[in-house]
Amino acid sequence: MHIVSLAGGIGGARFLRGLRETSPDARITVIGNTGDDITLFGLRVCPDLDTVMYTLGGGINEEQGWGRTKETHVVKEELAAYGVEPQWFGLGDRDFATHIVRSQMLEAGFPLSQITRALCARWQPGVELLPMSDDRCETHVVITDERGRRAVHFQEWWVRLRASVPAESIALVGVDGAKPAPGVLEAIEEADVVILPPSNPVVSIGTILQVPGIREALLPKTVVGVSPIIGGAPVRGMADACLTAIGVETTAQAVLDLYGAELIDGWLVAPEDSGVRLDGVRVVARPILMRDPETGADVAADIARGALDLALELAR
Ligand SMILES: O=c1nc2n(C[C@H](O)[C@H](O)[C@H](O)CO)c3cc(O)ccc3cc-2c(=O)[nH]1
Repeated sequence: MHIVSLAGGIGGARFLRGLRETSPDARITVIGNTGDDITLFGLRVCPDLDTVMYTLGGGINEEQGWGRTKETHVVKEELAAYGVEPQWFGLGDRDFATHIVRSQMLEAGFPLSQITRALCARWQPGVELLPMSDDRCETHVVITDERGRRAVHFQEWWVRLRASVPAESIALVGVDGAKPAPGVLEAIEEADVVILPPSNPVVSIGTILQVPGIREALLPKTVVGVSPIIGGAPVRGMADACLTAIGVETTAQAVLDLYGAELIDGWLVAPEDSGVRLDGVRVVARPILMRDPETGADVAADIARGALDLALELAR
């Protein structure tokens, strides 16, 4: 069985760990969001690809959800001592090594897809991790602050401002000329089912779907999504700020409507959202929180199993 999944950062990575656990014999191809990527300190940072790679490869800082476990921050402190900006973005020493390797390879002319494969050779995530595109596209956010109306990189809005300033619009700069990375369309074409984890529907899944050709390739496939919204609030992160920016309500219904029945065949929602409906979509209500609210145990594999079972049933 070949499963394709589109993924953002923390939530997507934890879901994928569950998916791999629940279907150890399946071939899993992950198409990762690269709209969050940024060049800092002369290095190319790909937060979502790294979060998936470290989470599935056993190197993630579990509490934080991003960056490396057993991390130290000597380089960050030294850069700060020189007054180097930005100081609001924290790269740890171990993580720096990943960025040095990636940036060296980019400088030598390798495409991001090949570099990602080289990095994954160390981490062995147990899935094939592909960037959505080898072409550089970056998410920028228009805000108005004390410096007036301006566009800032997504990371500045997300990390420095904690999405506290309303996003007036969100744009994926460079997407018009971007092509899916090698292997992306082929993986979708060959997939038995496609699963959308509860990643951010605007700046993670929505970004991947904007790469010309990806959404179109998914339309004939059986696609099952897990709602990133439970009872009117994001499962994690600040998805509500992103949805508001594009004029979409923070509800499981509105996110399903945004993706549309053309794309989605099955939609997992939490029991409190059991009233969600869309013609042509099978909606299943069941617990979808990846951590058990009582014990705190990781139950991502149960949710991934629920999504996969629904997809396999609909694909028949
Ligand atoms: O909130 C933060 N998130 C950080 N993140 C997470 C990241 O900015 C976002 O959560 C994602 O881009 C959204 O998916 C990092 C991710 C990396 O791969 C590497 C470094 C960072 C650094 C930070 C940070 O300093 N603060």
